[in-house]
Amino acid sequence: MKQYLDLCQRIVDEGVWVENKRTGTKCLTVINADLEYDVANNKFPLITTRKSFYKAAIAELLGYLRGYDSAAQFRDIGCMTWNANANENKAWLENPHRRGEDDMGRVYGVQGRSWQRPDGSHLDQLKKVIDNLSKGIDDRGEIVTFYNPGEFELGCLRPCMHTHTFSLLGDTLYLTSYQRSCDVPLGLNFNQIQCFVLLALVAQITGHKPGKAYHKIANAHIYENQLELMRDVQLKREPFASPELKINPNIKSLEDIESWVTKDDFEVVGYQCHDAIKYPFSV
Ligand SMILES: Nc1nc(=O)c2c([nH]1)NC[C@@H]1CN(c3ccc(C(=O)N[C@@H](CCC(=O)O)C(=O)O)cc3)CN21
Ligand SMILES: O=c1ccn([C@H]2C[C@H](O)[C@@H](COP(=O)(O)O)O2)c(=O)[nH]1
Repeated sequence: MKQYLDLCQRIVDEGVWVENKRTGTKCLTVINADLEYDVANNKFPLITTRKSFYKAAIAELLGYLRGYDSAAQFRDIGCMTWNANANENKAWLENPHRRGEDDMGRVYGVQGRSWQRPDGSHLDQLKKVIDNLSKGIDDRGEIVTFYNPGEFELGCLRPCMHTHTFSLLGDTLYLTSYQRSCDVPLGLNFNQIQCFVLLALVAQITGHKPGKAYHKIANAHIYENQLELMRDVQLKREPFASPELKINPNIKSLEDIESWVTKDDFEVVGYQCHDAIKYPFSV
C-alpha cells in the first residue's frame, strides 16, 4: 500500500501536465514506476484508502486468460470495465473492423491465446508458457505479450499492461509485468491485483512456489478530473494493513481456468478499508 500512496504523492508533487488527444482530458504524469508484490508471503496489494472492487479485477484477468473479445463476455463473469471502451469511444465506433455491439476486437487475451502467424495459423502463447513451467522449464522466454502493433487498428484500445514474463529460480516462480500507460486512481487498483493473482494462479497450476511479482510502469498518470479526489480525499486517509488472498486449491490447470473458475473462487481475508471513492473514467 505504501508504494501505491508514494506513487500517487509523487504524481501530485512532481507530475507534469500532458495533453491527451485520445480522451481529450489532460493528465498529470510521471515517467517510470517500479512496484513489487510479495506473493510468497501473501501480502495482497489491495488499496485500503478506498473500497476496492477486487472481484471485478479478478474477473477481468480471467477474461484475458480465456481470450475474451467482447464486453458482453466480461459482463457475464462480473466485470463491467470494457463496456465504455467497446461501445462509447468515437474512433472505435467509426472503425470498420468493429463487429457490432460489445466487440472489443483483437485485444489482450485474443493476442495471448490466439496470436496470428503470417501463414494464418494461430499461436497460444499462454498454453506454451504453462506447459513449459509445468515441466520445470524456463527457456528465458516464458513471455505472454498482448502487444501486437500490426493489429492495433483491429482493437478498441492498445493493451496497457501488455507483457508478462515468468521466470523460474529453483522451484520458485517470479513474474515481471510491463505496463505502458497507467490510470493510477482507477486502472492501477485493478492492475496491482492482476499481477499478484496472475503469479499466484500460475504458480498454483504449474506446481511451484510463488515468489515476487515485479510491476514496471512507463507512463503513470492522474486525469485532471480525478486530481482533487486523489489529493484532497484519498491521500488524506491512513492506510490499513494488507489483507490475504485465498484461492480455491481445486484450481489445478489451464483447462480449469477456461471452464469453471469464477471470481468467487478467490476470497480476500481481513480486508479493512475506507469508504468507496467514485473516480471519473475517461473513455
Ligand atoms: N481511462 C481508462 N482508465 C482505465 O483504468 C482503463 C481504461 N480507460 N480502459 C480500459 C480499462 C478498463 N479499466 C477500468 C474501467 C473501469 C473501472 C472502474 O470503474 N472501477 C470502479 C468500480 C468498478 C466496479 O464497481 O466493478 C472503481 O471504483 O474502481 C476500473 C478499471 C481499466 N482500464
Ligand atoms: O489495465 C489497464 C487498462 C487501461 N488503463 C488506462 C491507462 C490510460 O489512462 C488508459 C488507456 O489510454 P491510452 O491512450 O491507450 O494510453 O487506460 C490502465 O491503467 N490499466
